[in-house]
Amino acid sequence: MTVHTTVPNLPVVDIGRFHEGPEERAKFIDELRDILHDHGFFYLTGHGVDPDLISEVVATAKKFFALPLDEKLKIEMIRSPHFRGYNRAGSEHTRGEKDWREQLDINTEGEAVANVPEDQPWLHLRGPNQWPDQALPELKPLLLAYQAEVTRIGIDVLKAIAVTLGQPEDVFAPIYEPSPSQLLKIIRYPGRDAADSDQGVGAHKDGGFVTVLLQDTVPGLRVRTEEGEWIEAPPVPGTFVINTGELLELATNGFVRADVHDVVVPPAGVERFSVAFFLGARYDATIPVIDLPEELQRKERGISVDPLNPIFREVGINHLKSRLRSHPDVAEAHHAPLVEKLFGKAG
Ligand SMILES: O=C(O)CCC(=O)C(=O)O
Ligand SMILES: [Fe+2]
Repeated sequence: MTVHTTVPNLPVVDIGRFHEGPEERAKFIDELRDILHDHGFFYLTGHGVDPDLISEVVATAKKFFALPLDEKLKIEMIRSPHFRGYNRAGSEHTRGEKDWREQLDINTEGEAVANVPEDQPWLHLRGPNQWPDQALPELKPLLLAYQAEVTRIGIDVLKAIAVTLGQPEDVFAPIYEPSPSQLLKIIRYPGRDAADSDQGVGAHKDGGFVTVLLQDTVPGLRVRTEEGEWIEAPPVPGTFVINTGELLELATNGFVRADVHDVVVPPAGVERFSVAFFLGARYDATIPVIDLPEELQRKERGISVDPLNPIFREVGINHLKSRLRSHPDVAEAHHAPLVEKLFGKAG
């Protein structure tokens, strides 16, 4: 059994303890509560994901990025009004700056909605994924199996979080059942010499419940503490990095932290791979305010709204805006009227 240790700067949480006897579970919950309040970032062990699945996902992701560019461009995101598919380095933006990473985004497999009603624009996000069916057919079943596993872990962690907040473990179920949002990205950060900046991905908070991040072997992820200090969160074999998103910060009036983080591009000649999974609420959900026990309420920080990236309680519109901002090319190609409506002419 892993006790709460620090490797090297962030805590390690063994989620297996959540499923042990009442005494161990209670100790675990007390520790997790402090971690969520202090950081919202930790390493997860005891998750039960098959190590063979993890290594196959990483190996196959590397094969995908090694495909000829024209194969990858066959499933470029600009072909998808639902923001699914491949992006070249430099095509995604965080706070208006280019991120230097290439990636494949998938989300819940689904059908496109034929006539999206004006008052539910987030239904544009539903639709099929794009897969390299000919060039790398094994990617689809692997990533879908992995997506199911990280969804399971994310929900398990979310249940533990609910208990730390003095709530029943299914307190968030009404906003994620029967189908949470499940954005999964395989990511490659090329070495620095190709770039004019070291922004792998710019400083940001994640938006949803929790992120389940798999890092291969190269460091680069950094987390900003409450005091404004940047600490490194290097890969630790056998773990995932879990971080809580703005949804939980909002639901707990800032009791739970959603830490700002970024990724620094690796040095020339080195490439970094990661697989990020963002578990979120249903797009038609509204984020509730959880009535915390009094001793936790005293530690609420309130919500700080970043004017460049405002947060909203309506999950779908919030997510749609974030996708439109991050992918201006897709926005222009498929959603110009919507961009004008949501952001005005400046986009
Ligand atoms: O690639 C990573 O390690 C983290 C990426 C990240 O923070 C994100 O995509 O939101
Ligand atoms: Fe992130």
